[in-house]
This record gives sequence, C-alpha cells and structure tokens, in this order.
Amino acid sequence: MLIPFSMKNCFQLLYNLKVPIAGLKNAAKGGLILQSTSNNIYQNLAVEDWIHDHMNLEGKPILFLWRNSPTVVIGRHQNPWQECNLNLMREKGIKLARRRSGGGTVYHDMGNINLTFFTTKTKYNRMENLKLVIRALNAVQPQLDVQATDRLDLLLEGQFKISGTASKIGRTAAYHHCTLLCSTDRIALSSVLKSPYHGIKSNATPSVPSLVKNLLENNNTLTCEVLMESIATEFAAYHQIDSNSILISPSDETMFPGIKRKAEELQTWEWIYGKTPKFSVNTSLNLLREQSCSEMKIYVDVKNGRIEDCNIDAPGHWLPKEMLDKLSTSFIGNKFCHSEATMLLNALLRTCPKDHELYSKWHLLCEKVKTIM
Ligand SMILES: Nc1ncnc2c1ncn2[C@@H]1O[C@H](COP(=O)(O)OC(=O)CCCC[C@@H]2CCSS2)[C@@H](O)[C@H]1O
Repeated sequence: MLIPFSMKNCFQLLYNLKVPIAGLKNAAKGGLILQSTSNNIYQNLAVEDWIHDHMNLEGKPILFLWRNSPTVVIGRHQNPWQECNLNLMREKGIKLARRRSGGGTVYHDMGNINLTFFTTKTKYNRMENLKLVIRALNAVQPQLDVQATDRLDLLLEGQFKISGTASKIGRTAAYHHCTLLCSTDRIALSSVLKSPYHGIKSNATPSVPSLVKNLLENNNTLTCEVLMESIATEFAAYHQIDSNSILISPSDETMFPGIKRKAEELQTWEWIYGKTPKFSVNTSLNLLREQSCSEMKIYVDVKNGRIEDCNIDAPGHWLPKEMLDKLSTSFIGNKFCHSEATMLLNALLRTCPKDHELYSKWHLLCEKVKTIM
C-alpha cells in the first residue's frame, strides 16, 4: 500500500539525518520504503545523492522505488557518444543522464522500475538484494525462471536480461541500484543504445550489451505496480518493518533541504558531457554534391567535453585550405556539442565569401561536421 507523504513521514526521515536537526529525536525502526512521485531522472538521482549524503543508515536500510520518463542513463565513467544515438534522442525528446555509480548504459521508461538499496558500507550486499527481488518475482509468479549472474544481472529463462546492477560505495554509506524491465519499449531501447558515431578512441567504460526481455511479455500479471508492491512486501518482511511505501516528492525542499541544487547539478552539460573521460575522434565523412563524392577527414581531441585539438581535411578542389584551417581553429576550446557547434558554424557561415559554389560546399561540410557530435 502507498501512503502519501505526511509530517509524520517527514519526521521519520529527518530524525535520521547525520547532522541532527534540533527537536527531532526519534528514529525509524528497522528501515524505510520510499517511492518517488517524480518521473524525472535528475530529481530521482538527486534523491539518491541526498539519502547517500545525509541519512544515517545504521540499522535502518532504505529501499527507494522510482521510475522515469524515457531516458538513457550512462555510468559515471562512460562516453555518451560511444554508448547511444544522441541525434535520435534529441529527435525523440529522450533525456540523457550520467549517474554517480559506475557500469554500463541502460534505457529507462515508465515500463522499467528502478530499485535503490541503501545500507551502511558494512551491510552492503548486492546478491542478497537480488535474491530479495527474485523472491518478490516468485511470490507473484512461482514458475518464473529468474537467476542472478556473477556480474549481478538478473536473467529470465537463462538468457534474457531483465535487470542490470550498479553501485556506489561512500565513506560510510553505500547503495546498490538496479533496473527491472516490466513493459519497456524494447524497440526504443535497442535503437537508442546503438551508437552511430565512428572512430572514437577512449578508455571509458564500455557497456556489455545483452538480449533483453520484459517480464510482462512472459506473464501478463507482472505489471510495474504489482512488482513494486511485491518487492516492497518482501523488503518489509526481510527487515521486519511496515510494508507501506512512503510517497516522496523529490522537489520538496522542506523534506530534502538542498535537493534542488543537487538535481540542477545533475542536469548540467558539465556533468553529463563534461565528465566524459578524455577521448579522440578520427573519422572520415563523405561529401556528396552534384553526383560527385569527396572524402573529408576529421580528427578531434576532447578533454572535459571540450575540443582541445581539431584538424579538418578535405581535397583542395573542394575548399581552400585556409578555410578548412579557420574552421579547425575556431573549434578549439569549444564544447564538443551539437548545439554549440551549430551556433559556431552559423556564425562562420556568415563570414563565408558570397560565392554560391563555395558557400554551398562550406555549408555541406559544416552540416557533416555536426553529425559527429
Ligand atoms: N533498463 C534495462 N534493464 C536491464 N537491461 C537493460 C536495460 N536497458 C538496457 N539494458 C541492457 O543492458 C546492457 C548494458 O548492460 P551493462 O551491464 O553494461 O550495464 C548495466 O546493466 C548498468 C545497470 C545500471 C542500473 C542503474 C540503476 C538505476 S539508474 S541505472 C544494454 O546494452 C542492454 O542490452
């Protein structure tokens, strides 16, 4: 059962703060089950940060249940250009988020449940959490064949991934979070998790692609709502606590002081793209014009999301070398970013000689350059 946030719940949360707030003394017994009212990835990741940073989890584990509108979530040390199709995501309005935990890239939508298990560092035990999820699944559907693998994925029928795991271990607190595919749009999942960008070299963590399946495809009783309820019940039984989930609003500053700033930070370009490990792109692109095809080469070094070095090369008959050099130089110091490149190229286009052929070639080349970002 879900109970909405009330002052009682607020106190239950607040008196567990590491930094004690005057007047709040009691302690939540045994643990808490929280469920987010938000489907915004940045707000939900901010709740994780907030609990991790502010709550005393000693003897009081927390389970946080949350879902998001369509989003690609990359791991802390990943390269978004290597992991997903950013152009397609822009087109479809699919968000991109970088989480604080390591590991690979996953797709979220309202058919995917996220579970975060918060404990002290000493009580952190991912396999135990996954076993709890399996028990919850079997409580709804006893015949369901689900197993945890060594890399802590959950597999359905020995071959289809239904859950992926990642974690963050802090000084005293830790969390293990995992996904659970109930009724996600699998077409969207596979199309956005395919990178169209070529020639990227980096030491970023690569994802490990798998065959995926939705639980609802196996059995039509396995909806998100039923599964969240069953997981909450199993968590409550295991920790001998009340099985009611407390509904929380991640934008509630009275309950989570400072949370808005956390969500804002997770939304910045500097966090999402800027934290990409240093990488280079070395690729060639075809310039098709009036039935002839020329090849341009582009080389870029990117550090902290910004272009440190750039070299664009095309045949001399296509564009004068001075123009190509001007283009390469003007990229240096700029963000490796589609919208910033668009502004820069539009400004450069205005300085282009008013020669129709030159202008159209320059325009085409600029459009091609943008496709790698
Ligand atoms: N939602 C979801 N659930 C399970 N598996 C998925 C999902 N989306 C994609 N995939 C598959 O997993 C691989 C990547 O596997 P890989 O093992 O590389 O990465 C993960 O599993 C990371 C899990 C992170 C969980 C966090 C919990 C809260 S915020 S995100 C991808 O290529 C797909 O084949």
